[in-house]
Amino acid sequence: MATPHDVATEVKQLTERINYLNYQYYQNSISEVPDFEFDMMLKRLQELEDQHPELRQPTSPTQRVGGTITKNFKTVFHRYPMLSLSNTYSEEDLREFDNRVQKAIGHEVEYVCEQKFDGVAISLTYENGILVQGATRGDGTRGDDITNNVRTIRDIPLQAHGQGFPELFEVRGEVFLPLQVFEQLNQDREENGEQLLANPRNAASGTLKQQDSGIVASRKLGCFSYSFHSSRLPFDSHSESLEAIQKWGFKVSDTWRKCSSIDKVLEYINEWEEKRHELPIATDGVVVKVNSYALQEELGFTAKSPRWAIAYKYPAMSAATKLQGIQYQVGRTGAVTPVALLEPVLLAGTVVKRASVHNANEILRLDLRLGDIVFVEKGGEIIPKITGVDLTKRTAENTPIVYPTECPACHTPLVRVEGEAQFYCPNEKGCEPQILAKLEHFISRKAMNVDELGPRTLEQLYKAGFVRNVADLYDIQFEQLVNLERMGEKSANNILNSLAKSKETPFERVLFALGIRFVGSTVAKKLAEHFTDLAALRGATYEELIAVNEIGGRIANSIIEYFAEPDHIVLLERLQVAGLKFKSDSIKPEMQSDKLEGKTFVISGVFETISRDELQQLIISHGGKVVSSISAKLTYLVAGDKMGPAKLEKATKLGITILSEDQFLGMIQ
Ligand SMILES: NC(=O)c1ccc[n+]([C@@H]2O[C@H](COP(=O)([O-])OP(=O)(O)OC[C@H]3O[C@@H](n4cnc5c(N)ncnc54)[C@H](O)[C@@H]3O)[C@@H](O)[C@H]2O)c1
Ligand SMILES: [Zn+2]
Repeated sequence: MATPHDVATEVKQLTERINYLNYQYYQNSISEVPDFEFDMMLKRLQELEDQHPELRQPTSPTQRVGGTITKNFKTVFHRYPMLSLSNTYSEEDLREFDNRVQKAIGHEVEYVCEQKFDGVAISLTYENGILVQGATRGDGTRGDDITNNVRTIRDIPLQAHGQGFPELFEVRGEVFLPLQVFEQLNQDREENGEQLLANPRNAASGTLKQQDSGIVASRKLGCFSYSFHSSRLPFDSHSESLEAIQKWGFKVSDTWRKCSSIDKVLEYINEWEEKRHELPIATDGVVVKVNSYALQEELGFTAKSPRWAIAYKYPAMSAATKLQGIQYQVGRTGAVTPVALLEPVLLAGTVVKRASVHNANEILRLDLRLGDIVFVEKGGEIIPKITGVDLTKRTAENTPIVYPTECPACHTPLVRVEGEAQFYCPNEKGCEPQILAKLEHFISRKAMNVDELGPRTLEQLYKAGFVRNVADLYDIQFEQLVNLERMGEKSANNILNSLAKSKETPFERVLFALGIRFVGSTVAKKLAEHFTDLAALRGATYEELIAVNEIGGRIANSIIEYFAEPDHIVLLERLQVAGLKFKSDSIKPEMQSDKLEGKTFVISGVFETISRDELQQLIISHGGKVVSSISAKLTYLVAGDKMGPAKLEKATKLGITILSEDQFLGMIQ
């Protein structure tokens, strides 16, 4: 029997742990433990608090919705609190829920069953049928105003259709990332050497919190609406509301069903256990709601959730199998990723032979050993992952996994960047899989799109010693190609033409093709728009880089490191000579005056009233010239906020006139 002291400690530890996991989940969109584990911790805490109410901490997660608001968006108050749902994993609990409802109401009630979509809750406010606000759930009372992002979602009508809706109403729904989009997004990330998104829910929530609604629009989020709120309800039941909002233009999933009893509810749950995997979106259970509004009101709410609804969660799809080995793959950035090789096992309808382990930390955290019986789980994500080890099955023969200290391909000692989980092979110029992956990335469709050149030919060219880096591609000779095995004259010519054509690729895609770590296609586009040419990007300071929307310290450092490498500079010069575009094709602005004729400008830092691009356009349209580096011949340095100190010092030393934003604007008045 536990002493009171033990219980107090457990309550305290559970509270802290759950609060931390909530923070990670809602604030950072990270699931550190499987949902089931989280739910069991919360259930345990609830039980302990029920037995010892005096131990309930004021910050207990049993009393509050887990989310928080952020500083990045305007905070808005919800008219009706946005609550959580109590959840269960068993039929028994579900019957108990029904008993509680019947006891309170006095008779059997009708339920509505819906899929529990695994996305992010959203509240949509309409005034006179016009969408005026979209907000996240936040802490349940206050949420983030993300109206601009919400407006980019096609499933959400900007204006309600037809008539019959009250002057002021709110529709709630779940914003989600379709599985297909999620898969594509992760494929891109893998190509870019970026960390993969854990599941579609995290991806959807990360997307909704973007500051740039252009990015949100490009992600193709969907939204299923599932509830209606107003002080003047035009109907009596939840099912009528679903029919009505669908008519008004909201997207309602047609998977819902009215169930006349708890047995019918269980039928629905069983029916959908397998079928739900055919839906284009991830789901993790079924939401059961009392249909009648009057009865809902009678049942009321707890501090955290309605008493008239419950979520039934399907157990996670998992299987146990033997860990046969670990394979180490070298990606194009040199990152070495472990992949678990499993004894084939059937999991959610597919045979699984491999599972992702992410990185060395994960091997340590799970304490994986060769020959272990491991649990493999498949959630919303496509690639299954190892979630734990069956320690009861471990024998002395299960040997610890020794993470390699050298590259499996070229035997160079691996390095680890401080603070990062990943190990890298630094042999950029001699590690075959790394070089081939870089070349493949360079010619890929989203990069230079050299569609006639395939991975097999690349490998042949590499093995023959003709191509060692991307610049070599543009030096390939016809003779070199035709002499390759199984290569005809026609194909050789096609490849050369395709390479020549690739020189027309716009700057932003050339930048992406270079394969700078963390510079994926979206980031490359941002950088190309902002700096407009390679020289300016190369000269940019850390401060100037992070001043660009969406560019953080990690990306900035990677860019600076890239340009600091002399080999890269040689490579870039060769590519430039080959004729690749290192400048954005900007439309020449219309001339407004010749006030700045003969004057040269360097732009540095960020500005209050205009963007750097606008500033650049202004200089050109008034006859001036924008250059990227400070020299004695320079006329003016236009200095904004966060300008690099080195630039300032150089300009001062050379006696160059430094202009503030206001002073510059005054010049062209
Ligand atoms: N793994 C972790 O570290 C971790 C941490 C925190 C929370 N979680 C998970 O998150 C859950 C808690 O989150 P919660 O409080 O948002 O509760 P919940 O997600 O279990 O239920 C409430 C939410 O369900 C959603 N929903 C989906 N379909 C719906 C429908 N048809 N009708 C009504 N609502 C629908 C809504 O967004 C609503 O806000 C827990 O179950 C837990 O598993 C996990
Ligand atoms: Zn290597």
